[in-house]
Amino acid sequence: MNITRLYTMQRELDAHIQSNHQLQQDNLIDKKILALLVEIGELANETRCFKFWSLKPPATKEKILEEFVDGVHFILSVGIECGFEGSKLQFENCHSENLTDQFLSVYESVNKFKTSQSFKNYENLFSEYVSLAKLLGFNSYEIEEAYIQKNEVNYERQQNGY
Ligand SMILES: O=c1ccn([C@H]2C[C@H](O)[C@@H](COP(=O)(O)O)O2)c(=O)[nH]1
Repeated sequence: MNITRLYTMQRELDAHIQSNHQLQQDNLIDKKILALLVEIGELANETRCFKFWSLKPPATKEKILEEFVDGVHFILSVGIECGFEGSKLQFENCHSENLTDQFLSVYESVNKFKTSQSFKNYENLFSEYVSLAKLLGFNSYEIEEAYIQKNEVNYERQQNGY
């Protein structure tokens, strides 16, 4: 995954969105953290991994990947807000036995980061999210392609008064 390219694309998209909504001067970190938590919930919903009361199958791989990269957008965006864009990220392999445990670990890492917005906590949050991708069966090529596609959709939405 060419993370530098993704940060550059995210920075441009964020600047475009903020200028479109006259929010260039605002600190949006808390809203972005909440947006990330919401996206993680939407992703969990599509996998249906915790719905022991239901027989319905998960959404398609394509749909789940699309939800996954919404979260990637906000993780990159939060990193940019915190000035971590140029720092070298080292992802640790921290995946749990199952999706439910991994989703809970991701939530925990976001809350830890919310309390203390250090690079270490950011790196841990990103690592937990990347580990979730592994459990979901996504490789870095698929993630990068889906990110690029969704990034474009986000521009179109701004143009169409989303
Ligand atoms: O500052 C922002 C605000 C939104 N998004 C993107 C991330 C997600 O891909 C999408 C979320 O939009 P909803 O579909 O949840 O409204 O918007 C950004 O990249 N940067």
